[in-house]
Amino acid sequence: MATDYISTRGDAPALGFSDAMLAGLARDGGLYVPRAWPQFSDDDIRAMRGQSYGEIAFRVLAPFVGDEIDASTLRRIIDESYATFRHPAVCPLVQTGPNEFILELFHGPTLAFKDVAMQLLARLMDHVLAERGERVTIVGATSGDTGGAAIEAFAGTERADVFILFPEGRVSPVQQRQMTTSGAANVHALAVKGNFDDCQGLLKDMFNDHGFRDSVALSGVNSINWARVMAQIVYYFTAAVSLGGPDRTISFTVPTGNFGDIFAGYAAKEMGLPIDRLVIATNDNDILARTLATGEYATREVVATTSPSMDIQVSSNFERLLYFASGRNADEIRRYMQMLKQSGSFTVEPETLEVIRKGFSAGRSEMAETAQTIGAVRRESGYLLDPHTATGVKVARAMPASASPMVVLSTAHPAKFPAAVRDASGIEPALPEWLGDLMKRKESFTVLPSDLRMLQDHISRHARAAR
Ligand SMILES: Cc1ncc(COP(=O)(O)O)c(C=O)c1O
Ligand SMILES: N[C@@H](CCOP(=O)(O)O)C(=O)O
Repeated sequence: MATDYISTRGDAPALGFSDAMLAGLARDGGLYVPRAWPQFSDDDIRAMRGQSYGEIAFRVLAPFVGDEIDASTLRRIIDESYATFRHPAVCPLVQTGPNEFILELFHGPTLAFKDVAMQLLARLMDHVLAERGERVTIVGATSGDTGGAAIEAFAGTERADVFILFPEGRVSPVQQRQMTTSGAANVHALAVKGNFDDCQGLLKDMFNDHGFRDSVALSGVNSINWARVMAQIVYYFTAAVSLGGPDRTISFTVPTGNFGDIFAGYAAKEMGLPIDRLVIATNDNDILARTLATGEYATREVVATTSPSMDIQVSSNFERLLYFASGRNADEIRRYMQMLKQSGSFTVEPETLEVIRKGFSAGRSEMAETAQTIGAVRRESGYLLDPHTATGVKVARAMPASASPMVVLSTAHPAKFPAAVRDASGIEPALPEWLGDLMKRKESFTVLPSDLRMLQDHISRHARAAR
């Protein structure tokens, strides 16, 4: 029996999988979550041993999709999505210490973990839109990687126009080029004068303006979209199974910003995967580490770091965790989100905080520590980390010793951040050959102020779905 999807704020209609995917954000401002978690027994998980990434993905994803997409179509979409990856295992594990493993999520077309979900999401959306004969306007906010992955996945599609808001001057040169050089007529890269939180705030304001939302058939591909998080659950299963799960527990450390990737780990655990700890690794923008320590979710100014994709203060998917940790208390969530909007902070209820602390640990890696970690790991094992993954390794190594293997999610290829990696290790990683001419391609983007009306006007004028 397939699940349906309900809003964390309790005031939007429950939707089936396809509608929740096309909606992105719920109409009450909340995030869609499954009403029930599909369950996998130890035997179900053991049966995944020796299976390909695509086979495991099908088993994990099918119960979320239900009968809205038939099994053979879903299987074909999964296979086509992961055929774009340059590693036969799709998301391979590499051992870097006696009990430490790196889960490489960067073998997709844009060299970041976002490809894992975005390649699938674009194909699922296209399938549903084609069946319905509809077209959408996708607006996304990015601190660097979501934008490139979305543009790569949706470029040239007939059924979607894509507008990506990125913070001007705050993404790496490689990330910027991945967004500004597609040349596709349905892609619009918008450099916003502000930081990522401004971009994400503008995006949410567009969704909450129902007149605008309906007039352009607005849809989203950030991790506010449940289908993004859903696709990311799969690699927790593949990694755990490769390391002996379910017959031993595994811990994961996740370089975290918007909390989508680590929330996928929480979902995997709720589905029956024996996960020991989920460790949140932050950079200098450490709102989540502070929240776990103090119970105060209090935003500060965003600091620009060498791991720019994690330069985030308003961590969208934390709302999903708060919802479950509060015992699915939508009133409590609405209260938190109202306080956040009014004053930039809220206090997590003690019972809710206790539930979060039972499953999660957190730590921060400052820029200098991240650089030291890149250098140290290179010297120890020859392995070259990107700065986001290095925050994860630094935080993982500070955790109390445990018998469970520690898997650090490697969220980006070091060549996306060559300057930071060179400064830390003396080695400047080169882009893979298929992206070799990226820095020579012609750029095209529009610079806009951080102003809702001006953005809406720009999007309405350029979106083919606009009425
Ligand atoms: C390279 C990289 N690492 C880590 C993160 C943080 O992931 P999440 O936002 O899912 O917490 C991001 C952005 O989302 C990213 O692009
Ligand atoms: N780090 C992200 C920020 C947006 O995250 P998302 O997972 O919600 O799309 C980025 O690279 O854009």
